[in-house]
Amino acid sequence: MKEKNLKYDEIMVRYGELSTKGRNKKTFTDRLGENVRQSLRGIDDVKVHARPDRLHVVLNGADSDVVMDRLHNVFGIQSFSPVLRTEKDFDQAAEAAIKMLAPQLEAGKITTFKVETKRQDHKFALDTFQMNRQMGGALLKAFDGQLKVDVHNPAITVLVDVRLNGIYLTSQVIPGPGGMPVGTAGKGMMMLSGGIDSPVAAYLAMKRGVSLEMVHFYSPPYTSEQALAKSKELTGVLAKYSGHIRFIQVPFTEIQETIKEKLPEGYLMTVQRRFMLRLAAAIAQKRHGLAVFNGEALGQVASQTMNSMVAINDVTSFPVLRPVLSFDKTEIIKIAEEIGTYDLSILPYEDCCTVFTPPSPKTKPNLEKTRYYEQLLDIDGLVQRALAGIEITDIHAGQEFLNQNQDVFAELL
Ligand SMILES: Nc1ncnc2c1ncn2[C@@H]1O[C@H](COP(=O)(O)OP(=O)(O)OP(=O)(O)O)[C@@H](O)[C@H]1O
Repeated sequence: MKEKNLKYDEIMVRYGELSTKGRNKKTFTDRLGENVRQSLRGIDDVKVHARPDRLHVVLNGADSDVVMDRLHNVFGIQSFSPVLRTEKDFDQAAEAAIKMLAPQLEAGKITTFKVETKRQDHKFALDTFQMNRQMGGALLKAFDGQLKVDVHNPAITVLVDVRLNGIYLTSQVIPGPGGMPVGTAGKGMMMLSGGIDSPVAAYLAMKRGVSLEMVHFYSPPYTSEQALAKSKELTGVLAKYSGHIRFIQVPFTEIQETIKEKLPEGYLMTVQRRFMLRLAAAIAQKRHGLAVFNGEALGQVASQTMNSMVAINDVTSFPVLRPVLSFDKTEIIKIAEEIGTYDLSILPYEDCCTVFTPPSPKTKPNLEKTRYYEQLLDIDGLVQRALAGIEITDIHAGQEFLNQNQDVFAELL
């Protein structure tokens, strides 16, 4: 139920798994505080205080709806509530509760409610039982004929928190996204294509606290400017959940042309993937990443069998983490829709892999043969030249790159 025109004092944020992190807790709450501050950039006057038990966003007049909209995207938040704060005085608290409930009631209709009090300040004149009764009584009196107490299944629960520094009131507990604050799990390199799966994998990695840098392989002139722009724009969508993200574009044309020219068709895919992973791992090493992430789901396509993974992983000892490994495509699509990447992912701009996909890649590539064929190439030279051609862009939440004027269908012709 929406409370129109009510000026809340602050948004109270409850921590999720964080609260179980023992001695590391402060690191986690500090990071969450920083991430919340980042997400609220541009909203004047708000102040963020990350305390051990709760995080408080003091609004100082800012619009609570705008602030809460941003909090929906900050990992590490279990739930949040818009609250009114009063001095520790029953009359003031009752007046605030009346103000809070008024916009939630409909004329001519009876709404059920209950009051639930918590007390940190045990010296306060009323205990929780007395506060529940008196506050309930004050509300019934103020909204005569519009409210009815129902302690088992109320439509509205008025939460009263008597703390040392004041009384806090709310009637809404809004679920946050859960997970861990981005940055608390270290840095990883995400192999981001323009497809459906890798943006979802990126989202899930960030949800576990990983700070990601995107590694994208592109192959001009076989892939267009728009294909590259699409991956950048996907990064802009994902940056909503983590703050700005570095986008590392790696030229892949020479490698793909060379592989296509020199190797048997059945091994094109496996060897291409080995080069991608080699490059991603080299970039991770250089940029102090701890792991490489990708969007592989077991059994989805030829290169995503366990045999293929054996043949591809062979090139690095870096952990290769696959957040969507066990998901069905329909499950991945559902998340993509929820996080806002799906519509971009299905735009038809060709990815570098699609262009060079052989008609029937091997689902069970042989590791020894893969190594043998690959040795026919100048591996180091190809890797070094690709690394030398890297370009890095810092991408902010919601930044756009696609040329809106370019006809999508022109790409298909
Ligand atoms: N051009 C690329 N740049 C960066 N990473 C890539 C690229 N192409 C593929 N990858 C990585 O390899 C994974 C498997 O790619 P593949 O094309 O086989 O599968 P997919 O299921 O279509 O994945 P996606 O939907 O993420 O494109 C991707 O999820 C991504 O992590």
